Parts: sequence; structure tokens; C-alpha cells
Amino acid sequence: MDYQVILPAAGQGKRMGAGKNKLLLVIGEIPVFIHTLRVFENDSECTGIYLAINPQDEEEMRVLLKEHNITKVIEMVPGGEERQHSVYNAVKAVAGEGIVLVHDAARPFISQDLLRPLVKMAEEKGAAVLAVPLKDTVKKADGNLITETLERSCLWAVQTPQAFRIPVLLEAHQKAEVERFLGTDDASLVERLGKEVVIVEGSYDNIKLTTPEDLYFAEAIIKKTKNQQ
Ligand SMILES: Nc1ccn([C@@H]2O[C@H](COP(=O)(O)OP(=O)(O)OP(=O)(O)O)[C@@H](O)[C@H]2O)c(=O)n1
Ligand SMILES: C[C@](O)(CO)[C@H](O)COP(=O)(O)O
Repeated sequence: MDYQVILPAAGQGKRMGAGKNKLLLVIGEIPVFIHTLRVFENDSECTGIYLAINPQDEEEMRVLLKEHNITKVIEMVPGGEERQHSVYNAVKAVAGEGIVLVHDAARPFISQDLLRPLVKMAEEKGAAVLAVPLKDTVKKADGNLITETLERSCLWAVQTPQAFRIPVLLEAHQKAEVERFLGTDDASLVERLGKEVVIVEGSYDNIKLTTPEDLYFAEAIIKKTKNQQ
């Protein structure tokens, strides 16, 4: 089943504290966003790529795309103040009625074997997300005073890609904009339409590079992958 992919790549990387877009950091001799793009470059079922970027990164990114032989046509759209705005700018550019994935460019270790079941589930159910069972106990707190411990068996750490029928994702973003709702993922916007969103089990390797510690894990994942080849 063919699909298109939106890659939000326009963040500031504040929590990484690298002083530059964390997606331009090099891990395993390759920039982070190139690792992510390669997965979709190499997937014959990926028929469209939309990259939401900071305009000031465009020139450097275009040079790196050429240097790393990313040959698929990539439509670059301007990012927005928040991740949701960047994704919305890209959703408005996506053509067609099929399936679109939204995947953080900051998650470079997505594997192709997870894309097939995700796209299939979205095709069947309308919306699907990758997620992994939580390993920590989660509690609510008022300041530093614990107010509630959540039942862990029904909690998931949701990842990306998140997969949707294109018209559903567009409607969800339009509604969120009108109502000035800001969510931390795209599935939450689709849930607000009253639509079902289904979980497909992801991978603990599918980490989002957010803080400096994640770079250690990234190097270990790259080393493990090389040892498996
Ligand atoms: N306005 C934004 C914010 C984030 N993103 C992208 O959304 C993904 C997930 O966001 P996150 O990991 O939070 O990245 P940053 O926003 O850059 O991180 P921070 O919050 O630490 O600044 C990243 O690929 C990031 O580039 C984006 O396209 N536009
Ligand atoms: C979309 C996401 O990756 C799902 O876990 C996450 O919500 C992004 O959060 P961020 O703070 O914008 O990185």
C-alpha cells in the first residue's frame, strides 16, 4: 500500500542544547535528518515526501540531500512556531486521498518493517500510531506532590510515524486551528474528531533525539545495527 510522509524538521532543538538544529547533528557519520530520510528514500511504497523546515536550514539541507544521494523529490514547506503548525503547513501541501504518515525527523531509527503494519492498520481503521508499553510508573503531581498513580497496564508511550487517511488528518488540523487547540501529537487532533485511533506496537529503538543523553543511545543503536549487518 503506497503512502506519503510528512517529516517535521523545523524545531529549535532547545532541549538538546546543541546551539543548532539537532537534525543537522552527525551520528554514525551521517546527519540525523538524513538517517530518517534514507528510510523513506529506500521504501518503494513511499510516493511523496514533505519536509517542514526552518528556512535558514534550507541551503544546508539541500546540500546534504545531494551529498547523501537522496534522489526522491522532496517538497519543502516552512515550519511553524509549534510542531503542530509545521505539520499543518505540510498537510495543506499533500495531494490525494490516500494514507499519509507523520514522522518526526528526530526519530532516525524507524525501521521499514514497522511501516507496513502501520500503513495497513491505517488503511483498515483510518488512523494508527506506533507505541510501546511503558516501562516506568507514571504519576500525576501538583508541583512535587503526587496526586495520582496511573494504571500502567493501559498506558503506552506513543511514537511516530502516525498514519492517517489524508482527508481525516486535514480535517483534524483545520478543527484544531479554528478552536486554537494545541496537541503534542497528530493523533490527539484526530481523536478530537471522535474518530478511532489504533495502536501498532513499535520499537524501543525508535527513540526521539530530544536531550543530549539520547545521543549516547543513538550511537549504541547505530553500533548494534552495524554489528547485525
Ligand atoms: N515548531 C516545530 C517544532 C518541532 N518540529 C519537529 O518536530 C519533531 C519533534 O519535535 P521535538 O523533538 O520537540 O523537536 P524540537 O521542537 O526541535 O525540540 P525542543 O522542544 O527541545 O526545542 C522534530 O523533528 C522537530 O524538528 C517542527 O517541525 N516544528
Ligand atoms: C509526536 C511525538 O513524537 C509522539 O511521542 C511527541 O509528542 C513529540 O513531542 P515533542 O515535544 O514535540 O518532541
